[in-house]
Amino acid sequence: MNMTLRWFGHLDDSVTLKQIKQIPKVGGIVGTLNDLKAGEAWPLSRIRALHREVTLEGFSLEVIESVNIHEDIKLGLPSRDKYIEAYIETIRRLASVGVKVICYNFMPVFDWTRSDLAKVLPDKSTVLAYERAKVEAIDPNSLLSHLTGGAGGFSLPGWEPERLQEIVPLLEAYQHITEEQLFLNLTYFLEKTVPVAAECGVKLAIHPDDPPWPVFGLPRIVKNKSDLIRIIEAVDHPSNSLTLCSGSLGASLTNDLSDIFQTFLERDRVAFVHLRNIRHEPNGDFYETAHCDEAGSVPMTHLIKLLSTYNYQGFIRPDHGRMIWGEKARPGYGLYDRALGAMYIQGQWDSFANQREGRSEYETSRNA
Ligand SMILES: O=C(O)[C@@H](O)[C@@H](O)[C@H](O)[C@H](O)CO
Ligand SMILES: [Fe+2]
Repeated sequence: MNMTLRWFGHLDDSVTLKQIKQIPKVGGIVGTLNDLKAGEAWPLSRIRALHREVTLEGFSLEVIESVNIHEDIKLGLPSRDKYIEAYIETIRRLASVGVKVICYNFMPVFDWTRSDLAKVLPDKSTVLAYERAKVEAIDPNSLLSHLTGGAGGFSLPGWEPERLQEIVPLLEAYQHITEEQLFLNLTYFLEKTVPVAAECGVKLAIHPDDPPWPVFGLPRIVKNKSDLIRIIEAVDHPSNSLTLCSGSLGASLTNDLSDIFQTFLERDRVAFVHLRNIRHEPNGDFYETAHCDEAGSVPMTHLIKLLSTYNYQGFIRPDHGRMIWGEKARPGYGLYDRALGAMYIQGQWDSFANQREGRSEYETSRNA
């Protein structure tokens, strides 16, 4: 298992690489070029500069999240081919600096959706939350300003302000796209990109929809185990891989996370893992919590044990954390709680590894 942390770049993140360096065991940065528009090939000079910056601090840059997919690809428009060509160019350029995993999503129009970016928990930490009734009452046309208003001045992934004008015609364009059509459009994209990724040693790792059900009437096709099976079988190659995100998949009460993790670890189609805990309300709403078991509804220890059992060799990162200790940061992406999350996950991993390798007595005696 390779522990990583997501970093949005020195212009767009309150957290510095030097701070991340002080978290034990984080060896890699999950990088991005957040300012680039979906559809354009990432300039090699920018990729190299990011690589230089990250490796100078002693990290690897082997995971990129996200290379966003142009809406024309998701809509299956004739113009998709030129955007797919640009995507392929980006894959090749990222591979040239040693990138191994590209995480992306196939959600129409919006990335993750929440009704509240700073729900206050009893201990006064704040978290992202989802109330179905609130989301259903929001006019999608005003959603972006609603969210950026509460985002402390940072842009949110997938919610760049310049996309605001595009939202109305886009929502209209999706009226005619069924889940089946969207799946065919994903397959078309994978048929073109997976062979190139395979050739350059990259795994494409699709991220589940967040939340994993239709929002604003838009189709969703990465919601559950059967969707994931269908996707990996659409182009049956290890480079067509998955990001398993416990917080996204776990938001649906009908998803059995244990079964999902086991199924895809067994098939060796997990390239990247996001571990985040959430707590369900009795009505199915949810809010994010600290990473430990007791804080939420996700069986974190059990999932880490599964990763250990399968001797998971891929990348992992703590996903969204709470905002604690007065930190001001991009919602979900503060330093402190993600650092605690990384240590919780790593501690469990080490302990399972000791058990697996029969080292527990030796370790105990060393500490005595
Ligand atoms: O919840 C998050 O912040 C991330 O897990 C997603 O935004 C993820 O980066 C994208 O959906 C992947 O493209
Ligand atoms: Fe995630």
